[in-house]
Amino acid sequence: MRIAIASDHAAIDLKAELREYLIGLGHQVADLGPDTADRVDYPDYGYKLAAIVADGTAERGVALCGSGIGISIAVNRNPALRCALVSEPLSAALAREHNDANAIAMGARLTGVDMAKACIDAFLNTDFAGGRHGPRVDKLSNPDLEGATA
Ligand SMILES: O=C(CO)[C@H](O)[C@H](O)[C@H](O)COP(=O)(O)O
Repeated sequence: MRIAIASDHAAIDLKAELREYLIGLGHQVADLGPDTADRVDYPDYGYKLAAIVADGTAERGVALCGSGIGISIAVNRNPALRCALVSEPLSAALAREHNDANAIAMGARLTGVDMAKACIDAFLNTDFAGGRHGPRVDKLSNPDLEGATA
C-alpha cells in the first residue's frame, strides 16, 4: 500500500520508527517530514499529508504530533480525509470498519512505539464494513445529504 507519514517536531522519533516498520511490512512509504527536531507547526504537515491522500498519491495517511490532536484537526480540515485520533488498536480497527478512515493520528507523547505499531496493524488490516455505515460516511463529506439508515 502507498502510505504517507508526517509529524511535527514532537513526533519525529516515532515517525522514524513507524516509517521503518511500514517499510519492513512491504509498504511504499512517503515521509513528508520534518527531517529534524527543529520546532515546526503541525498544521503545515497535516495539510501536506491530507493533500497527498486526497489526490490519491497515497492511499492512507499516518499523522503524528505530541498528542495527535493538533495534527488530526489539521488533516480533517480537508473534506476528503477521515482521520481518526487513536491510542489503541480497537479504535484503529473501528475507524476502518465503521468510518472508512483513510488516515490515523497518534500522539508520540502519549502512545508508545509498540502500541503505535499495533494501531498501524489494525488500521491497515481492517476493511470498511459498508452496509449501514456507507451512507453515514457519505454524509461526512456531504453535509447536505438527507435520509437516515436503520
Ligand atoms: O497539537 C498538539 C497538541 O494538541 C501537539 O501535541 C503538538 O505536538 C504540541 O502542541 C507541540 O508543543 P511544543 O510545546 O511546541 O513542543
